Amino acid sequence: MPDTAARLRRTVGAGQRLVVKVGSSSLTSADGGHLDHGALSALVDVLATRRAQGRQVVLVSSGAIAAGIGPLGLSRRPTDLATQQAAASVGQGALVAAYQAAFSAHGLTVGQVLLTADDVTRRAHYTNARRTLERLLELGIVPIVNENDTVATQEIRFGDNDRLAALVADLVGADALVLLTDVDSLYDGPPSQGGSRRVPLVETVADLDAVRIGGTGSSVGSGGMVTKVEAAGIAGGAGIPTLLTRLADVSGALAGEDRGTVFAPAAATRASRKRWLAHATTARGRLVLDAGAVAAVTDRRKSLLPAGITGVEGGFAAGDPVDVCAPDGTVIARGLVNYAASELPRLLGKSTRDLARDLGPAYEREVIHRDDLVVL
Ligand SMILES: Nc1ncnc2c1ncn2[C@@H]1O[C@H](COP(=O)(O)OP(=O)(O)O)[C@@H](O)[C@H]1O
Ligand SMILES: N[C@@H](CCC(=O)OP(=O)(O)O)C(=O)O
Repeated sequence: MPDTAARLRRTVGAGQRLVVKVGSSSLTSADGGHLDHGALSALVDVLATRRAQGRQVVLVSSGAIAAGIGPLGLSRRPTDLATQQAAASVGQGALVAAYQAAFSAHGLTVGQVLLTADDVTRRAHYTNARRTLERLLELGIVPIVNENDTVATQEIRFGDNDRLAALVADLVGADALVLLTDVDSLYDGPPSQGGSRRVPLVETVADLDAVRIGGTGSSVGSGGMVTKVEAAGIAGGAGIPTLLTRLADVSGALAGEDRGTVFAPAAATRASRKRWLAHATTARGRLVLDAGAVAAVTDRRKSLLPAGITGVEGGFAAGDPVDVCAPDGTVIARGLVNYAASELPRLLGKSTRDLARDLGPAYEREVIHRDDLVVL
């Protein structure tokens, strides 16, 4: 319904605290190797206007790798991790220096925040990152967040910043997430294919059934529309609406004009800890269950006990996130496991009472407590 889109756009525009994510493709020159200073200062103008209205913004900016391509004398975005990290190391400095100059022209100060996936997956780090961002906002600073590309390894990196932006929006309790890219909105098919129509509103996931979502359309972007739609889903699960559009249209959209795509927040949200578990963690292994345990975990929301586990994969430690799978291997839940992978095989198929009797009271504990388990 068009009214819903207009109402949601007004909600986003009226938000006191926005997380705004800008992609590499919006910040780099057509050859993809240099920062587009005109685009960067146009973005800063929009954000500075919000700050002048007394509102807060957290900027999640990609572009470090793209900004490092030219200075390193490369002809295109590197594909190997080591050169990407070198490019990010060179480019991140250039990126933040450019933001610093552009924001200071508006009398604003920026603070660089580089996060790894671990910083939003390990609970203690997560709380610490939240405290830092809160304090920066209290002090009137514009935090500029990016992934800490120079230290992130292939297995643990986010790679694109869309999911990171959604997690940051949840972390700081943003009123809305704004994703800025090089297309004006979501289309019902990749815009390069022609004939695709604009999708102004995504109210529920069912609205996406008729949408063909593709990868990146540029030589510098990484996630394409897939990761943006996922990010909108993560933000929506935290009760946060998302506006997706391009830089040229964002002021209009925030003022309520019919631009871009708005994604409605989910009607029911999970508790923060469960959201964190579902979206911010990377599984370090898998537990395969029998059919009875699948029903206990999914339908009756019980804790997972050793008796219902038939297989253990991976080299996880106690406390690590693991995927919980049905007998056919489908992932049905994620949880924080109470035992290391090496401890589990001898416990499988046994009741907690037998384990406590044979091995001692420490073995009476669940494999995953229901509070540490989120059904997907
Ligand atoms: N259904 C779709 N609607 C809009 N854009 C799409 C769609 N499917 C794929 N895309 C592509 O996604 C691109 C944006 O993603 P990406 O290049 O990763 O940008 P960014 O650098 O902003 O993260 C668009 O340029 C477009 O070519
Ligand atoms: N952290 C990386 C982000 C990589 C990237 O291309 O992301 P995006 O343009 O948002 O798809 C960088 O700053 O280059």
